[in-house]
Amino acid sequence: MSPTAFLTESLLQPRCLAWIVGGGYAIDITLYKFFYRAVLYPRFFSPLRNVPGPPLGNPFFGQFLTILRNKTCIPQRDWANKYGPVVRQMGLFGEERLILLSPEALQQFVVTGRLEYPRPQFIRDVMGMIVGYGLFTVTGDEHKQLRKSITPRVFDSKPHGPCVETDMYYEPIEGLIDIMKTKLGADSAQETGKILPVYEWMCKVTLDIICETAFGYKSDCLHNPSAELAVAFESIAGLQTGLNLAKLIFVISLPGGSRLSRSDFLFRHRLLLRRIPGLRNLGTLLDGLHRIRNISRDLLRAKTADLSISLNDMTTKKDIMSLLVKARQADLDTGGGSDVRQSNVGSNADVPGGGPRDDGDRAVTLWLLANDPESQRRLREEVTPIYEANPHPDYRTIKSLTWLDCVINESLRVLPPVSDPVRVAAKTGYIDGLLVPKGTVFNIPARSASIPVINQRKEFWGDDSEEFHPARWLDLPKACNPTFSTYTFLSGPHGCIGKTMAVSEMKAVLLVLIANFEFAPAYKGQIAHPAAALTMKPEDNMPLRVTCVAGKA
Ligand code: HEM
Repeated sequence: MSPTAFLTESLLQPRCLAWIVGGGYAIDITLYKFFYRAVLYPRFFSPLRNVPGPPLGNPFFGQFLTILRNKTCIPQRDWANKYGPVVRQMGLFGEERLILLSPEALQQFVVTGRLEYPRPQFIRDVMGMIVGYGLFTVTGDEHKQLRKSITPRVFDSKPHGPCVETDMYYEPIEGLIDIMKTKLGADSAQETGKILPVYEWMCKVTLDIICETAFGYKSDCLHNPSAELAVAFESIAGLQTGLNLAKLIFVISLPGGSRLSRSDFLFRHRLLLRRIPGLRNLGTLLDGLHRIRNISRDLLRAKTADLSISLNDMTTKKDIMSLLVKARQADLDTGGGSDVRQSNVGSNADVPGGGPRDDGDRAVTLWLLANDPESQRRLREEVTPIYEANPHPDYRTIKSLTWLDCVINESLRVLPPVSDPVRVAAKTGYIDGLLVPKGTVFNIPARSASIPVINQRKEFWGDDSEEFHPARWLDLPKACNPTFSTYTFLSGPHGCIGKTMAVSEMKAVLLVLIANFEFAPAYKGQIAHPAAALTMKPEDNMPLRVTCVAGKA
């Protein structure tokens, strides 16, 4: 039989015909669904179709390419300014997105929204991949249980624990002071100082502090740049750009991308990915994460096996991982199941510090102080006697310093380090009178460097709301609500669990640095270059002119 006749006969078999017809229908239905979802629905049927916003754009990409080609948050800022207070914008494959600027609307879905407005799947996938699966990735009751279980055992300001055990911070901080003094050199220190890449050093000291507080692990990235953890974090930190984050979201949003992002398969083939143009960064990211996971898994094994982690001993092991291991043991011993699940303890989840969180926040505070010599001088005046009396001040002492508190609060308000959180409507409902269909994605405009909402809303903060004025915290305007007037840590059921710890660590670092050094802009006319992906990262490593404080060289 000729090949043509064979093929014809095979194709006419009933089973084969059924496949062809079925396949054809499936393709038609998929195409129709896509056409309806991405072309017809947003134009003619969506209840949001009359909400102002930029053009809908290409049905496949919406405004995704515009966001990709511009600096992070800039298109959203411009749309907010042009079309606000409610802006509609199209995401990938017909996904509708809203930017809501009214605090009343934001409050509704941030505070009440554990079930109604969870983090969307693509964000949970990205966070799961980067910081691990845990509080960031679970929703609803599972999230509620987990958070209830973890908070009192780890993140409350109780007598022992990473939030209040400031002594865990000082070894790395002292290491940094020594390195900076060596770099400045004894002679040059007094007069002109030297220009140092402040962001780079802040990242290293933060990483060392975080490894100590999160895992009880001495990473010593400050002195040993080739330490495995330092190399892994550095490779990941280097990828922290809005473009890379957008690419990752794109890959995860493709059909099957979400499942792939959670699979071991992707990790096993990470080195292969590094050879494929366009996916090279993804391979590098996976490789860095793989190394970090291996290290944290080994640490977990060691801690679980460590008999000295007794349930009643709350003093010897104060790092987050040890506390979580204890909490899990306690859950299991009381037969109540384990809310603090293996997955949380085992990965870097719930210890975002353990994830590739870079620390623009400390560098940004130094930048703001470098440009406000009076606030810097006042801070030095406050911290110097404390530091001279005891170079390792405890939590209570640090907490009692008024001007230090004002400086940190103001820095976190003006330039919040985490980029805009995202939520999705789990069901159709009204927000501030607007009917919002299920599946709509929201950007919470916390990154308010330019968006005049929340952290910089004039109604709350006054006409100088975009400026750095620590003194405003001495007498907050009446309109300010401590919970809802800044969104730096967000509030509500998904608000930051590590806020107390982050703030106390920032204060300890700043106290010691300001007692030892003076900071000034590196050159005349210098401007900040904040770039943002998951967190804020200055593009130029934030060079500042650093001088030793007289008598401290
Ligand atoms: C200045 C430093 C920090 C800032 C500005 C910050 C900010 C935030 C923000 C805005 C969120 C909400 C994100 C969203 O909903 O998409 C969040 C969540 C979270 N943060 Fe932080 N964070 C910081 C440091 C930390 C630290 C040091 C830890 C722990 C050691 C931590 C643990 C968490 C966790 C576990 C969540 C998820 C909470 C949940 O979903 O229940 N954060 N953080």
